[in-house]
Amino acid sequence: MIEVRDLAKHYRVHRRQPGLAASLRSLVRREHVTVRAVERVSFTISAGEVVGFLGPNGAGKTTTLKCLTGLLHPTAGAVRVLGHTPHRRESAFLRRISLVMGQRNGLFWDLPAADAFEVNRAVYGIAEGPYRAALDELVDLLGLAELLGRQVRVLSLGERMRCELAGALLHRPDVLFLDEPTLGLDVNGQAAVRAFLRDYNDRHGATVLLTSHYMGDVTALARRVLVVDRGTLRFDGDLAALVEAHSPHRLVRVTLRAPVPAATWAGLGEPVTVDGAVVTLAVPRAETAAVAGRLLATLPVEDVAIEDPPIEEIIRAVFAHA
Ligand SMILES: Nc1ncnc2c1ncn2[C@@H]1O[C@H](COP(=O)(O)OP(=O)(O)OP(=O)(O)O)[C@@H](O)[C@H]1O
Repeated sequence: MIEVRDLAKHYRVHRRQPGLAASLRSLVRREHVTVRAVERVSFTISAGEVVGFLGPNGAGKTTTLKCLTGLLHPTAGAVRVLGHTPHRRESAFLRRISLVMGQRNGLFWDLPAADAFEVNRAVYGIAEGPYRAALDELVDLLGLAELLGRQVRVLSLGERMRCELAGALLHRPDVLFLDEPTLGLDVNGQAAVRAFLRDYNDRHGATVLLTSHYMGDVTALARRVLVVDRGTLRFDGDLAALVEAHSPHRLVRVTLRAPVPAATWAGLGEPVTVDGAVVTLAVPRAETAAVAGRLLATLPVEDVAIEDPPIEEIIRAVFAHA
């Protein structure tokens, strides 16, 4: 479905030193540097998979998505999506994919949403029947009924994002590339987009590659993650395996009926936070069940909860090892 082999994308950029003299000099003698945005990245994604694409700012995520959608011509390597070479931008390819970028507008700004959708219908040449069916479904799933008559430019960010998703899915793409689809949305907006994407994928089984800085998006939608840093792939596998490999500890949060002396925790775990009678211990992963059992047996426990450290922390650990 998606095959990427040794993908590289380098940008040649003009380097300018600060200052007027340097600016004048650069008019006659230009200095260039090569930015290796993506360097020998390989992965394959099967039909119907939802994959999270993670990495810090500037890691090369957007550049990779642009190579996969044909907006950029790779410097080296081979990319195949649905059997097509993306940068050829064949219409048979473009009709089967969609790219949604959280920070860009895909819909006509000055038109009411319903008319902006009509433009997409014309662009993709969608027949009346399938168009109606797709639109009705998307209006229902995304709660767009009240927004259809409003100009795209007056919509709130969350409303516009829901319309962007509808516009991108009217032609029922088989592969969906999402670049920060919840960027800037409040908690409710993020939840609505996540719920929609999950629901939509259950119904249609689209293949999805998703970048996001909100780990909630990734944990809610993707089982598998690709982690990139400075243009190279650092991890490709299950999110659960990533957590296990890079977080030797789990957090055991114990709520007691009354506070206990600090010495109590010796041999059980490392107290991370102590808030009166609520204590969070970092406990080696393999010992969590035994420690929870000892806590329950020996202390006046009201509640015990076991969880993994926040995924942000785990990703930081991946980069620290890299
Ligand atoms: N058109 C361009 N010309 C020159 N350099 C570029 C261009 N586009 C991106 N870069 C550089 O390539 C690198 C990778 O950028 P890219 O946008 O792919 O990262 P990203 O992982 O998507 O980051 P973010 O999370 O901040 O969106 C960065 O160093 C960036 O400055």
